[in-house]
Amino acid sequence: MAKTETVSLRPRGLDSIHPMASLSGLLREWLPRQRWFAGKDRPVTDVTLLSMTELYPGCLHVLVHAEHARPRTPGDTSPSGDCYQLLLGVREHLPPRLAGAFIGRAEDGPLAGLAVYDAFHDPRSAALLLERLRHPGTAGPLAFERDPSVPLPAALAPRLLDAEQSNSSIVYGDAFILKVFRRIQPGVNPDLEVPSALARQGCARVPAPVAWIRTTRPDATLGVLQPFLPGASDGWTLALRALAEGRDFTAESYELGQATAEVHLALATSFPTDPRSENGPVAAAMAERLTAAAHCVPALQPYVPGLRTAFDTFGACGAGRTVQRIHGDLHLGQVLRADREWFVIDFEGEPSRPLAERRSVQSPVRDVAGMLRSFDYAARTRQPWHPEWADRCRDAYCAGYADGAGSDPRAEPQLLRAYETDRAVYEVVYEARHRPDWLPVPMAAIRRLATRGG
Ligand SMILES: Nc1ncnc2c1ncn2[C@@H]1O[C@H](COP(=O)(O)OP(=O)(O)O)[C@@H](O)[C@H]1O
Ligand SMILES: O=P(O)(O)O[C@H]1O[C@H](CO)[C@@H](O[C@H]2O[C@H](CO)[C@@H](O)[C@H](O)[C@H]2O)[C@H](O)[C@H]1O
Repeated sequence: MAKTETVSLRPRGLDSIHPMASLSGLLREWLPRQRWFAGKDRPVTDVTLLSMTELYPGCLHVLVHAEHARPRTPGDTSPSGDCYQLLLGVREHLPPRLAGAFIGRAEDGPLAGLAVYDAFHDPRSAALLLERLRHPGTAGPLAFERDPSVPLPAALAPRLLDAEQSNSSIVYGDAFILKVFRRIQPGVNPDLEVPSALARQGCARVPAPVAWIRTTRPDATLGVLQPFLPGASDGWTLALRALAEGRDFTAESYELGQATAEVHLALATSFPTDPRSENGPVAAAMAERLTAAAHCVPALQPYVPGLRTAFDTFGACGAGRTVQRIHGDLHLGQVLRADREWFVIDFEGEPSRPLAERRSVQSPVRDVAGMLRSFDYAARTRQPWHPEWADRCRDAYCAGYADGAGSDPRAEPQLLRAYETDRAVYEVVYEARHRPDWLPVPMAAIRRLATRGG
């Protein structure tokens, strides 16, 4: 039986409660270097244990809390840390194939001298996770659950995706993909909730979850297994390929607009909607995000007055359109093309936003704006810059969306400009934190949106 130690989501010092004590220092060094680590802009002051479950000897499922220095600005109420999911392997000798997964050697305590590594890279641990999902049950606070109507074959060969990701994903035999969330927040993750609801609705644009991992104290989603679309290419790769070959991408963009509209309609049927939205509070929230972003990334500051006009104009429009559940972080990397059809993945929303906000009803224009920004991103990766390539894609996408949804996002330019501006501001912060080399891409849009009004 799995040996388990659980504590509540109240962090306690690793040093006081567990032989993993000696890992606190190692993790403090290792966590901020991970692509999926959210708190890169603030030093980690402590790493404390939330729960630990031994899945098999030498393989520990761990939830930790990474503590940051206290908020730096008055009024900054952002949490002083985040919870992360880790799978830690412990071995005396690490084989060369796992060298890239090495975290460090514990210096003291019962693990002294042993090599600790990220066990999601270890095929043995990855295979074990699938076995757990095939045979639902619990291990301490962990619950492994599945849809019994979908056969899950044994012994599918695992491989960890090496994509630039906010989470970690393991592909099993090109038949299934398990996404393990790295930053964990209490509550159901929309990347399980939304695709499950859409599947019940019969929406074939979204791969339906077949199994999932939860922690039960408190309830939070830890991972989701979905069918893998073999041979699929993501929209970002396809767009860059078209650009490199000097090829038009409007037919694909039009179909992508239609697919987005189809998913929005399915979302509006699957979840409650609210027809009485007001633009004012949404515009105010956008303006607040801009202020916070300009504090974080000073390069934004000269553009704040120009950008703010987009939110003021939008806010002054008064009553808004019906709001509903949306994707929340729609861009070319979140859509896959297989058999000449578009599929939509990753309904987690913008990873840095609180879960409650990501699960709230919002304007579908937020998603449209996200995708429009993405065409601009793609065009900006090529020198010389071809703005007309992006413009054609953006127009085709909106036309396809209008065809599917019955309303054309271009008919309300002030709405589109506000949402595009809000998205570009988010991207500036995202790039500053995760990929500073990419910062000029959203900054170019910021200049355009601030000075030319869209
Ligand atoms: N069902 C799927 N079929 C094929 N590939 C997938 C599937 N789901 C995800 N992927 C691949 O995994 C990558 C990361 O998935 P995603 O859900 O976007 O993770 P993250 O939230 O970590 O960015 C995608 O860009 C895509 O290449
Ligand atoms: O990891 P996620 O897919 O959840 O999304 C985050 O990372 C994306 C980058 O990987 C980031 O997207 C930005 O860059 C894309 C090109 O790499 C571009 O297509 C998007 O339009 C642009 O927003 C996304 O913002 C972030 O949430």
